[in-house]
Amino acid sequence: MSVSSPVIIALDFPELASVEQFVAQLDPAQCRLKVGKELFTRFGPDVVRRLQSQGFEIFLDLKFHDIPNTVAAAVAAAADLGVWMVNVHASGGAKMMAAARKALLPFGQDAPLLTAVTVLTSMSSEELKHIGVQADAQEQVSRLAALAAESGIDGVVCSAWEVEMLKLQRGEDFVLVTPGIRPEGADSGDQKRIATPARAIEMGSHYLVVGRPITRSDKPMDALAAINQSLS
Ligand SMILES: O=c1ccn([C@@H]2O[C@H](COP(=O)(O)O)[C@@H](O)[C@H]2O)c(=O)[nH]1
Repeated sequence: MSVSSPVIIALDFPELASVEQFVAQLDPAQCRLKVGKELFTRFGPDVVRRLQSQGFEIFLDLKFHDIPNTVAAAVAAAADLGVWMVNVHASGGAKMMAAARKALLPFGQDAPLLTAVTVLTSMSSEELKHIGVQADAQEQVSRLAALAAESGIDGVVCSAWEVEMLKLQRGEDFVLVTPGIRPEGADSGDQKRIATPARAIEMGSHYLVVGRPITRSDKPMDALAAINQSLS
């Protein structure tokens, strides 16, 4: 299926009824959906199957980070589920990422896109220091993206502010997924490295992950339409 918008909506809802009520208003030709830790932990693979049966492409955002054997098995389970994209944490290291890549070989053309989270968009360079990383966010993203590319990963999750750099370093085909998207004037919440949808696309993001600015809006469909409009 060809989806006309780069927007991936983060379905961070605590109840299935809210998800269903929200999704009923969406057209699968106009956006993709992201199932993350909250929804998956509450409702499991069934929620993914349900959304897929309605025609949506699903980004399973569980950010696997474990020993290589465990991550490889988890990524294969995601592929069995038929998701469009799955991800791991790049900081799990090259062996872990290579094992994830290898686990998808039997799926051939049907394998999901495999991406790696670099530095969470909720983290500033200052916070990186607190976990012992002396590099600033840009430098750390660059390092982890290089490791991901060398490990056969299709692309990374980063902030929009690292996209121009990564395009130069990794080329046009390296998939760049950017959360931390905030329309002008929207509450940044816990996000630190934010950009507007238009700016993120201008800098070269392939996919924009947007949650609360749409899902917590009084008029979610208007919020989505305004974002899509700002991109045309
Ligand atoms: O670096 C990252 C990686 C993943 N996320 C996820 O994206 C959405 C963003 O939601 P908002 O409500 O638009 O802030 C959320 O599900 C995160 O788990 C991220 O924000 N940053």
